[in-house]
Amino acid sequence: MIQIEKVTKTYENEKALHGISLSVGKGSIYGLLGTNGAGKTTLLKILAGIYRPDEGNVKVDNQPIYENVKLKEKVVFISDNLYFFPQATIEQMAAYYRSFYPSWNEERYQTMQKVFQINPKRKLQRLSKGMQRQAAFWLSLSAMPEVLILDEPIDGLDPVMRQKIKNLLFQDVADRELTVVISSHNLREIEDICDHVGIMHRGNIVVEKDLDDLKSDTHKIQAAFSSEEQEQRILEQLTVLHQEKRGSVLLVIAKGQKEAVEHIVHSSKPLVFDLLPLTLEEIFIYEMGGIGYEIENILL
Ligand SMILES: Nc1ncnc2c1ncn2[C@@H]1O[C@H](COP(=O)(O)OP(=O)(O)OP(=O)(O)O)[C@@H](O)[C@H]1O
Repeated sequence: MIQIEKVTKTYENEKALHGISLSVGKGSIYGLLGTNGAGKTTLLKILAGIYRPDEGNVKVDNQPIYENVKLKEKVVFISDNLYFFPQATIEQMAAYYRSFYPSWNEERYQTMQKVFQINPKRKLQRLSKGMQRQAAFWLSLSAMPEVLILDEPIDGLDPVMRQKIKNLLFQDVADRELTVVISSHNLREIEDICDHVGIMHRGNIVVEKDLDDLKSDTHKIQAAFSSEEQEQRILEQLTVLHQEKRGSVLLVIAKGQKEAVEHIVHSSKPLVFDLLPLTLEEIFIYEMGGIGYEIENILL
């Protein structure tokens, strides 16, 4: 659905993107994480067709997005700095969206008032920041886009509203294969929502992964053995990302399929053995440790 190929962007003298490539399949939710100033907003604005890349290609449905009005009718971008017409009410903004997006769904717009519970006659600029975000989702989801681009969208919302919006997104992904690209500073939030994750740092994507693969392929092992030799034998057979000793217990983060890892550890008859789940944050910390990035500074 989305192909980004070797995209670069320089502002005045500052290179914001250094040849980014990534692709997002139809019906996927792609999470973009990264440090402040990594280039996330720049990349999302290029993907939305707002900025032209200096080099490289950005295609949605195999067509270039920049200056492609027809294609932009299928793409909605919710910016971190929301923009509404001055003095406009929700109703007036809805009239604009209705005229711009041919796929606008009036019934959905009316039904979603029950979810958001904001009077559509209210002026947007007089709403709280969180309510303005809700209104942006209300309008955007009523436009029934094929691609939804979200720049830190959830951060100002209360926990109940976050959950409601996540559910609406999941419903659209499941029912009509909506494709979502979402940037955030919150790895736990991304972990709940996305099936793919990319981490940006200084204009590059430094790690990109499918979350299911990642989770089924990395394990935390706690084990104790009767001798140092046995312990050493295990460590030699496993693909170890990290290891440490806590008293007599060995803690290992290892890559590989669960059954294979279990088989290796059991073959040395451990005195104690537990295979524990890892959080996404832990996986990235260990993966990135190998590449030499200080992931703790990248993930907030
Ligand atoms: N309009 C602009 N003019 C000049 N430089 C810009 C402009 N917009 C962004 N930059 C620079 O480009 C780089 C990437 O910025 P961008 O806003 O894309 O990062 P980000 O990953 O979204 O950051 P954050 O997480 O802080 O929102 C930064 O160094 C920033 O200073």
